[in-house]
Amino acid sequence: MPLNELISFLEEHPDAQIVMGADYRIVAANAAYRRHYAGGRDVVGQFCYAVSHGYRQPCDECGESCPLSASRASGEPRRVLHLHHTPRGEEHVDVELTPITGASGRIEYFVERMLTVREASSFPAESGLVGKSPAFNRMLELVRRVAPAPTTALLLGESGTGKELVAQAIHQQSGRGQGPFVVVECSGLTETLFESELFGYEKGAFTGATQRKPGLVEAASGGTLFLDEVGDIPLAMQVKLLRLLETGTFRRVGGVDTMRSDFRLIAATHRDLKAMVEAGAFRRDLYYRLSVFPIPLPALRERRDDIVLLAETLLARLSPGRPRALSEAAKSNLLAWDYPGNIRELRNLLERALLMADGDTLLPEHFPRELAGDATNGMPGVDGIVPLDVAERRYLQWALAQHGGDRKSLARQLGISERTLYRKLAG
Ligand SMILES: Nc1ncnc2c1ncn2[C@@H]1O[C@H](COP(=O)(O)OP(=O)(O)OP(=O)(O)O)[C@@H](O)[C@H]1O
Repeated sequence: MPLNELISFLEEHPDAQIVMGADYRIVAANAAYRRHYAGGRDVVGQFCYAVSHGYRQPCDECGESCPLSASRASGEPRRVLHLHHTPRGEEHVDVELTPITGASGRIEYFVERMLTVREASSFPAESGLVGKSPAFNRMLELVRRVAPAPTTALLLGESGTGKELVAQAIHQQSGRGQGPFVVVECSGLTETLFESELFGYEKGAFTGATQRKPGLVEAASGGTLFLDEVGDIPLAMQVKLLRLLETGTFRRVGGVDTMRSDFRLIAATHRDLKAMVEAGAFRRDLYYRLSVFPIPLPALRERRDDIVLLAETLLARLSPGRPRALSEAAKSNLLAWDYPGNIRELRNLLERALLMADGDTLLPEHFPRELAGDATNGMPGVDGIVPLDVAERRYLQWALAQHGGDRKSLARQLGISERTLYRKLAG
């Protein structure tokens, strides 16, 4: 298609689109692009990386993936998630680039289609996912890819990394967003409880079953079933779950009828399921059924660029109607902390600080002392000069927190026995 025909074809397209040459220069921008992203600027003739990112060089020379250079190399379309400058500030944008081959058989132009991602925000928002670090964006890209498909997603991440919130985001983007989102907390459920919770029961199925009760699988029909801590499902129940996933059918406890439920499955765990399979603690067939599309969720210490953004977001959510700020010193203490409990730990620290502060600004003194110690150049957990045994104890308490309270793993890293560690901590 000649260039002028391509441009007039795209002009009234509802999605924002631009046409670029192989030299990254924008050749044309359609009406939707001009409305959403240009903010009155004339972008024709400018480089795409300058307009979208304010960069002086292409994205891949600035540490980001560049769809244009990837597409030029492969001749294939390319889709990535980028943070773009827009008239509204930085926004997550789903970018899809298609190469256009000319009569010569060579790629002559690229069409870039842009969709603003509404499920995540790069500035404090009242609800939903917040983040802008590269690790967060990589995760969001996977979320965007899997959401519209019926595929099972497996969220892998430490406790408190936001697995439930990510599952909700997938549900909302899935086309089942108007349907139910049903959470099953699998840890701590005994075999019998698991079965009756999941599949429901008939009247008289067991003592106390005074009336029929539908299960969570039934409740999720038309929507999404979120199995949290799927690694904690008892072995004997794993086979029942597998049958449900393979056939879409189940039977209530005490029932004879085979029932059907139409749900999309999202599972999550902080465990290494593969290692559990090797150890015989998790069924291999169920593992393969669940791990079609794994999404690793970064720990908070792997997305430090998001700490202040998340802290400000959580503060606004925890204290609606009364704006609270973090002092610069409090921010730098929060930035230096390692968060073994991830975002949940950050949230707890802020909740406590809100109770400790009488004014509108949260200061280092409103947070636990270990946090301040971590930001100094001295020994973490210890501020100032104190007797050696006190310093050792405080340091060990700090170090123990880094290991999520796991004495065994801390002792191993310190090269001492668990008993010695115990003694030193006891003082
Ligand atoms: N990207 C995010 N933006 C804003 N808040 C977040 C984000 N991720 C997590 N949170 C908040 O952090 C807290 C912990 O998140 P969530 O309960 O989803 O974690 P989890 O990984 O499911 O934890 P667990 O494994 O212990 O169940 C919640 O208060 C949640 O709202």
